[in-house]
Order: sequence, then C-alpha cells, then structure tokens
Amino acid sequence: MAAKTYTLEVVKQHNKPEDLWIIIEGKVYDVTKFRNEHPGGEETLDEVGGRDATRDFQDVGHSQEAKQMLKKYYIGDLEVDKTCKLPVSTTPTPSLPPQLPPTTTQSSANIVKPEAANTIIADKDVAPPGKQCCVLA
Ligand code: HEM
Repeated sequence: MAAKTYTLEVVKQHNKPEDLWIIIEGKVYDVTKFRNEHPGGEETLDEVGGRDATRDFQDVGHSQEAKQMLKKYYIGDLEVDKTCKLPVSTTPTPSLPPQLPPTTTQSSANIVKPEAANTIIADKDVAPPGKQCCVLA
C-alpha cells in the first residue's frame, strides 16, 4: 500500500509539544510520544516541530541506533510540491529531440548528446545545493 503523504502546510500545524511532527529526509515522523524519551532533550525536538529537521538531525551525528529508531515514529511521506524545482538527481530526464543517424552531410559533432543537454538544464533550472526546494527554506 502506498505511504500516506502530508503537505508541508499540514505538517506545520503539528508544532506543539502535545502534537509534534518533524520531517527528516522527506519522511514525516510523529515524535509526540518520543519527545520525553529523547536523549538530546525535549526542547531540541520542540524547536524543529512542524518543520524539516533533516539538517539538525544530521548535524548531531546521530548513531545507527538512533536512525533505526526513526522507523518507529514514521507516519508517512512529505508530499512533493510539484511547482518546486528539485535538485537534478530527482528531476526526470527531460525529453530530448529525436536523434537522427548521422548522414553524409551531417557530422556526428552536431548531434546533441543527452549528457550535454542535462548539463545545460542543471546549470540554469536547478536550485543551488543546500537550497532544496521549498522544504528547507
Ligand atoms: C525521531 C527523531 C530522532 C531520534 C529517534 C533521535 C534519537 C536520538 C538518540 C538515540 C540520541 C542518543 C545519541 C545517539 O544514539 O545518537 C540522540 C541524541 C541527540 N539528539 Fe536526537 N533524535 C531525533 C531527532 C533529533 C533532532 C531533530 C535533533 C535536533 C534538532 C536532535 C538532537 C539531538 C541531540 C543534540 C542529541 C545529544 C547528542 C549528544 O549528547 O552527544 N535529535 N537522539
């Protein structure tokens, strides 16, 4: 069954100690029950409630055990805003013009190579690293 998805607007509403959700790497976690048990403190989680805590979570250098614990609090995925420009790794390959086989009058140097086309698109259309879409903004 497909995972439940939540928009950022919905997640934002769960930002109170008695109703606390956070986002880590595009996944939504309900940490309401965990906040009292968090070894890093309740306030730490309160501060990131209702928003993307990916960077905060990574900056601490959480152990493998901590990463395993995430599963317990997972409630669904963040719905991707389709109007956002995502990093190139998640952008579907753009459709390219059909490539004609080289003829005697057309040198292969004139054919647009898919890698080259991607490079141009990545240069002007993709959000700079660290500014991932609207989520971390
Ligand atoms: C569901 C999400 C989270 C889980 C399951 C979790 C779990 C843990 C665990 C098990 C530890 C003990 C140390 C370790 O094993 O790495 C820890 C420590 C800590 N966590 Fe989290 N954590 C979560 C989210 C966060 C977030 C979002 C932040 C920052 C905003 C944070 C900040 C800290 C800090 C500051 C410590 C103390 C590190 C230290 O004393 O060295 N945690 N966490």
